[in-house]
Formats: sequence, structure tokens, C-alpha cells
Amino acid sequence: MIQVINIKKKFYDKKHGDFYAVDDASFEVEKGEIFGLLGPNGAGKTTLLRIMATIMEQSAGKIIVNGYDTQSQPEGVRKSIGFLSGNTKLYKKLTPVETMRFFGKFYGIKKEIMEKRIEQIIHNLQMEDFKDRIIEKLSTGQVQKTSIARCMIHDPEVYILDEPTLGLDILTSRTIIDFIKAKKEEGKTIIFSTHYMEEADSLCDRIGLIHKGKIIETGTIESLKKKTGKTNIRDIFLSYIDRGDMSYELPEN
Ligand SMILES: Nc1ncnc2c1ncn2[C@@H]1O[C@H](COP(=O)(O)OP(=O)(O)OP(=O)(O)O)[C@@H](O)[C@H]1O
Repeated sequence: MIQVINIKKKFYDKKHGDFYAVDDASFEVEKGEIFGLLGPNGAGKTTLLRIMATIMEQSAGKIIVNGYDTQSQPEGVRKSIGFLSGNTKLYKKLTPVETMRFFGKFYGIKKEIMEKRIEQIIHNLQMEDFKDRIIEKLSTGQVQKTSIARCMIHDPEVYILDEPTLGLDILTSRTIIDFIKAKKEEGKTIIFSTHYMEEADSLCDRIGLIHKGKIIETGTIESLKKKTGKTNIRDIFLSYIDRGDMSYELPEN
């Protein structure tokens, strides 16, 4: 379970001076739930997820992940989460299997358990064809699968996934979406960010709409459809924000 309580993150840039990239965000994600954080470029998604994963500290507020406070108990949080980000760095000279073993050892997983888990992950993410090829020779989608494999080797309770399907073809995206669904079935808690509105529609139990650092709404997609009278997430999103104030284009899918 994840509790986000009045989180603020202040940044500075020359053009805007001090500004809040995350501005008083509060919401909860229940155990066994898939929660989609939806918003356009620059909305604050990555910043919020990085704070949740203890990569960055908040300016104000509190986040509790699996019972641990990200500020006072970061070790507990790190053991509980699998964090996937666009910045995930892998060792280019290792193969996917070696990468999983490396991180498995880091988490102190016993050899027999680890080998079984690696076999299962290779199967679930359909990595058979490239599992023993070094990472520098892999395609974007194959590297992304390896990053996901890496973040699940310790079988975490909570998955924090920043744009897990960004730039991937539909087959690779499908494998990753199936993986997210399978983790939910195992009772894991998943939060992921995306700006692919339709993807969220088919996958999420609940969504949070984020715009300019503010969580402007949370709920099931059905409840938001009812509330706004709209039939798809794109229109729901647009109905919540002032169109004249939009300095970005929503993507086509
Ligand atoms: N270290 C930083 N210093 C100053 N500003 C930052 C920093 N990191 C992010 N920002 C700014 O904070 C805002 C939110 O950025 P963030 O990366 O969280 O958005 P996002 O919703 O993940 O966007 P995208 O979909 O493009 O990845 C943006 O205006 C960004 O330029």
C-alpha cells in the first residue's frame, strides 16, 4: 500500500524562479491495486515517483510505502519496491541473466530461489531469444524488458513504474501490460505513470490525473466517466483542465 500525504517538491529554474513541480499531492494506492498516474509532459509524474522511490526528497509532506516512511525508513522502502525509471542504468557488458544474478545477490537472494525466479521471469517477459546476449547489443524493447526483470528479481510488494511502455512497439507493450496484470493477481501494488491515455483505460483500477503538479482528480475510470459525462479518458482529462491554459499537445494514443 502507498500513502501520499500533502507532497510538495520545490524546484528552481532561471526562467520561472522557484516553482512547485509537485504541489500538495495526496492519494492512496491499495494493496493489489493498479493505479495510473496520468498527465502530460512536465506534469510532475517522474518527480512524484522518484520521491516515492527514495531517489529524491520532498520539500514537504509524507509518503508511506508498504508501511515505511520514505524519509525516515528509506531502507525499508527500497526493499519493498521495484522501481523502473527512464534513467535506469544497466551494465552494458552483462547479459540479462547476469544482470538479474547481480541484483539478486545484492538483495541477498539464495541461489536456488534466484535461478528459479530468473527462469520464471525470462519466460513471463518472453526474453528467451536474448537472455544471454550482452546489453549493449540489445534493442530498446529488449533493454526495457531487462530493466523490468532487474526490478522484479527480489519479488517486491510494490512496483513503481515510470512510463513502462514509452517508445515500445505494441507486442512488447502487451508483454509488459500482461506482466503488470499478473503482478496485480499476485496481490502486488502497482503505480505507473503514462501519458498514453488509452493504455490506462484498459489497465488501471483507479487513476490519478496530474496537471502542473496538482492531483486534479482520482477515481475509477467508470466513476470519472459518470462524473464528467465523457466516454474516454482523453475527454475526461480535457474536461478537468482549462483548455486555454494548455501549453502542450496531448498525444494521439
Ligand atoms: N532537477 C530539476 N530541477 C528543476 N526543475 C526540474 C527538475 N526536475 C524536473 N524539473 C521540472 O519539474 C517539472 C515536472 O517534471 P517531471 O519530470 O516530474 O514531469 P513528468 O510529468 O514526468 O513529465 P514527462 O511526461 O515529460 O516525463 C517540469 O517542469 C520539469 O522541467
